[in-house]
Amino acid sequence: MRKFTGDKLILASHNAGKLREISELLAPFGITISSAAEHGLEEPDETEDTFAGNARLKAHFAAQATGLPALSDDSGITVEALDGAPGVYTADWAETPNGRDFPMAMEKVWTLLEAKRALLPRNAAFHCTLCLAWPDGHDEVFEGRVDGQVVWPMRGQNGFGFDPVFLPNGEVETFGEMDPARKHRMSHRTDAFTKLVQGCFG
Ligand SMILES: O=P(O)(O)OP(=O)(O)OP(=O)(O)OC[C@H]1O[C@@H](n2cnc3c(O)ncnc32)[C@H](O)[C@@H]1O
Ligand SMILES: [Mg+2]
Repeated sequence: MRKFTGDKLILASHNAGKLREISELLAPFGITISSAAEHGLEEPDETEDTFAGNARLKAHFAAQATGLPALSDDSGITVEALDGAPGVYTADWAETPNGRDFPMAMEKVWTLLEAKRALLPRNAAFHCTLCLAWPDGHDEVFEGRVDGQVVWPMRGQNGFGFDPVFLPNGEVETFGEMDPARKHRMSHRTDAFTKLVQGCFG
């Protein structure tokens, strides 16, 4: 496993919610971070059908373009009664001609579950795959998850994406209602990040 020894890191994501969370997780490490957008990078097409595949694609794209190590995050929600959908396509389910509409995507998930008369609880998991890639083509990949259920109606204004309908196991608040610090204690992103720290920052 390769250690991260530099002092600069590109965050290869265009998602403001992820950038906020990953910046908070990286804060103790004294690394100078900058986002893909600050480097004027385009969003590469996410053509792979796995979280790891798309995470690698995004991290290598940014590392090659900038000559600096890059950290990407590919994530999404899998719903058991929908055979794992939307999964890798979580962001795609929110696409409209006028940009992403997550309330619409969450409603689509709930409508499909209702149509199937899916049993309660409607088990789901958030997944996060982090990829740290270096400009010489080397990479390290870490996967995290948190289990819970999809609930309806949407609850809370915190977080981003599918947070208002995700109730983690053993909790009473959705990720959308939860204080961000509490989400950090249990999230799929934190799970993957802990493994990244053990592997590359230890
Ligand atoms: O690819 P980048 O630029 O990083 O940003 P993205 O938003 O397109 O990200 P993904 O391709 O990984 O799509 C994953 C989607 O899953 C959702 N998602 C991921 N993590 C989440 C979290 O912690 N809370 C709520 N939704 C999340 C979120 O809406 C994302 O848009
Ligand atoms: Mg994306």
